[in-house]
Amino acid sequence: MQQAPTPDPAGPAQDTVAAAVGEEQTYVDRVYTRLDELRASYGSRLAEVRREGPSGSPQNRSERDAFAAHYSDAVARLDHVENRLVFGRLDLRAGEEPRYVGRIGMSDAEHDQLLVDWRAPSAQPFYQATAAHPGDVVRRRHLMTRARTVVGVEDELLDHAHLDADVADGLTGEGALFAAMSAAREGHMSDIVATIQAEQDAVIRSPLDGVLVVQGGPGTGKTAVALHRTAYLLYAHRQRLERSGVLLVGPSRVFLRYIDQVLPSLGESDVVATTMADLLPGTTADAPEDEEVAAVKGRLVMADVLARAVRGLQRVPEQVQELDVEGVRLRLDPADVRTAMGRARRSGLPHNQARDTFALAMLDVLVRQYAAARGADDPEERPYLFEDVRSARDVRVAINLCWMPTTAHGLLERLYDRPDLLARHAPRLGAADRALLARERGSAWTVADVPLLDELAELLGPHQQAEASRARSEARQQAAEELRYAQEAISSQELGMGMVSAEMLAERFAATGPRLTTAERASAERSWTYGHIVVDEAQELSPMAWRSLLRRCPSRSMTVVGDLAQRSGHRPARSWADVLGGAGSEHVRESVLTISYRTPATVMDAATAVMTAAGAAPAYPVRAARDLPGSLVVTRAGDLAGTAADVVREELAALDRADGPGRGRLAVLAPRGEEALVVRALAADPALAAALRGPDGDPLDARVVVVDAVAAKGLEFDVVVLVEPARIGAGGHGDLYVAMTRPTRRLHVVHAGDLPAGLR
Ligand SMILES: Nc1ncnc2c1ncn2[C@@H]1O[C@H](COP(=O)(O)OP(=O)(O)OP(=O)(O)O)[C@@H](O)[C@H]1O
Repeated sequence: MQQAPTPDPAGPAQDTVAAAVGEEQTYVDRVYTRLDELRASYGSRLAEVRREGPSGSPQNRSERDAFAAHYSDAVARLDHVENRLVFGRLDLRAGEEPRYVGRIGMSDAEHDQLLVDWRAPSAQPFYQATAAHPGDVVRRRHLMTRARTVVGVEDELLDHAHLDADVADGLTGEGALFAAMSAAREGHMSDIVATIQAEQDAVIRSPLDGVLVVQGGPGTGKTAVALHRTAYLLYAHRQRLERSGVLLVGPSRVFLRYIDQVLPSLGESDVVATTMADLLPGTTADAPEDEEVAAVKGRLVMADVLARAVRGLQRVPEQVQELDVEGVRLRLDPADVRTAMGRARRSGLPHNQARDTFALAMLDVLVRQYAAARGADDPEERPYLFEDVRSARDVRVAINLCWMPTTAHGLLERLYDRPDLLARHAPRLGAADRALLARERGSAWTVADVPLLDELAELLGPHQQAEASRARSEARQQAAEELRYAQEAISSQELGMGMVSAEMLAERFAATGPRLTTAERASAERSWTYGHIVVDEAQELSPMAWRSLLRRCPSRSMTVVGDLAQRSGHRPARSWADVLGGAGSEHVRESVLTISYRTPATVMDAATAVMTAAGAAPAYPVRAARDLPGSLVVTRAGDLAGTAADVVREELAALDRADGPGRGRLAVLAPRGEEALVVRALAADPALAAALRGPDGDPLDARVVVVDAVAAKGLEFDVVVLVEPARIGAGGHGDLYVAMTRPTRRLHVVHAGDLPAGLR
């Protein structure tokens, strides 16, 4: 049995602890028994619905699908909360029954409450009560469980007689908190629901409306808080958010996979998680790009450039043109074009849709001329005349030249590829900035292109022809996919027996159609608007990126978390108002997180000293919750990569000794472009090569990863081997600050050149 340290100053006797553990085990058993009952009940209802099979009217089928989806979601939700289901108990004044706090709310068969959902108002004292402000709480107990067994309890007595320095200092549940901070890291982030600290809880439960900016140094729990806040908001404002959904924007796909188990473990999964690069359905934007180019693309002036470029697709001819329709000469008069254009613009529709109004107005003028020339005044003839004019080649070309339909991708490619066009539409951009934007057609898209494509998509609206051809190709892909799935189903379940062909089965799948959740529908639609948006590593977003996000959130309800000091590149941001662009003019409130739960104090202080020496002292200093002996080591190398490999070998052996063989994770953080050198040196040793690969090739599951500082953003590792920090710092102080603050236990610096000032 494990006993966590307790701040109860009396220091409980071992038999008191054993009795408490025994008492809690009885209660925890009751809760798990109830969990099993609920799971079995939903499971059998699901099996029943499935047994009924696919017959019945379409309405019956759709109701059955809805029930099946509901039951299987309920089973999945109960599965996800299995681990550490019960973690807290509050003993209250006035002889009330103790209140147990857990991942979800639960009642027994008689409707008596067994467990309070951590998000419910009645659970809040578990996170907020302090000795100075105990409210009704006389004792807070943290329950430590492994699988379904209680392995320890930790009590805090919340009355003035026991006021102690640490509790007064703001940390609650120190034993449980320190155990969580010291645990070896897996490849995925864990939730912190059992040990949320008061300053974090205040952010999590902050009201839904407005833009909440959460500034916090490295390891202060911004990501954890953002995710717990998401779960809290979905709980507290379910009706408002269920239909519109919540969008979570993270810095990279690896990061999204790193956090992807947190929300399900909090009982929530219907959230759209994306990166800025993946914001536009159907667009891949992963090409690398120079910081300078991205900075130009991110400036607000680009919105003006794009609006002008779209306007430039609407052109009035300089003189009258003659058009041939079935041998009749018609006149395209600039004055008529101007009038039709005014009408189309007044419609307020996006360019491609307003084109219909323009074309109809032009056709009206031309059909009248045509009718007069043909001497046809019978109204019944009009549809035929209209068709003659509409389908005439000259007319189609002329209307297109005046009001050219186009796609966002096509127009942006033209702007980049044609300096004359860009110069015409970007008078407020200097020649040097315009030159930075130049590139050939067909170049891969970058993340900074995404907000520009989004802006254009908004201004242009869908392009019918392009949409139709995309829909056709998607339909072809889907049909092929269904056929392949049907073939697999037949062969794996021996369903065929000559009676069912794969084609028949595929048709069946297509007819039933998938039932999409809000999150699935939202992520497929560019113009979906969300009830709330959460942005992590928000210091990286450009003003144009904020525009794209604001467009998706008409209610302006956002949680924005980040750290100004961790901003990449050479353009530091002085304030959040600087970073937020258009989002800064909304109703903004700022919270600051001040304690780092990741990085030992020695490492945190070294990172701060390096920043300060570089003239970029963090505006929001951070206090580390703990220190560890030997948490900062510096090794001078002759052969940089070879020494890095030796250090990795040593550090892995140390982790093996501390946590057991194969446990604990390590990252080698190298200057950008030098990762391959290090990987080669590591891979020369078969044991290290295996540690680099991971079980199925996913870097998140590998024990050792080699990446640059930018790719490590938001992630953490037990040990970080930092290769040549001065060169990492040359890419931007923020990147070096990020790199130095990733370890939970030790930062091992390996350098051949000079160390950065502050670390020497
Ligand atoms: N209240 C807490 N209890 C236990 N662990 C915590 C708590 N708060 C944060 N942590 C842990 O501290 C680590 C850092 O948290 P997180 O990644 O959310 O910080 P961050 O502020 O987003 O960091 P960064 O800015 O460096 O990306 C994580 O392992 C997280 O689980």
